[in-house]
Amino acid sequence: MQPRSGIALVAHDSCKQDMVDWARFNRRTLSAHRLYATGTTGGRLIDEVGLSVTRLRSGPHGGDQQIGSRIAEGDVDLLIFFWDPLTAQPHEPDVRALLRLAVLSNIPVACNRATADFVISSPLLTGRDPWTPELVPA
Ligand SMILES: O=C(CO)COP(=O)(O)O
Repeated sequence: MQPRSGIALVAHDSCKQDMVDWARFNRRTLSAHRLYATGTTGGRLIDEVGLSVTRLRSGPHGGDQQIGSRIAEGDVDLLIFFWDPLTAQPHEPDVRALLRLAVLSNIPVACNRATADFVISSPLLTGRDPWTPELVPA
């Protein structure tokens, strides 16, 4: 993964506040990368977090497929997808296709905050050398 990796951010409606909170907490790291998002998720990340995001169509209107296409083109190196396990989605085939393509392409996929926390703190994304201890003020 390169310093300016492509990161796709997608959240279903019940998970959007979680995504906004998580992105706000990780704003500095995220802002060092190329960000892509589906329409409504992207709108909230722009308006509420102040991130610069390439905003694609809303998920049910082809946004998931557009993210999949970016993965296939090699533009997206990491997918953060907070999908809702309790609600049926009208565009379920698109959701499955996106997750399938991400796995097929062997990119990291985080489907909940715990996994997203692991991934975002990777030295591959933060650019920090894992072997150099942090400087702790005395
Ligand atoms: O539906 C989605 C993912 O499947 C997300 O789309 P929105 O960000 O437009 O709500």
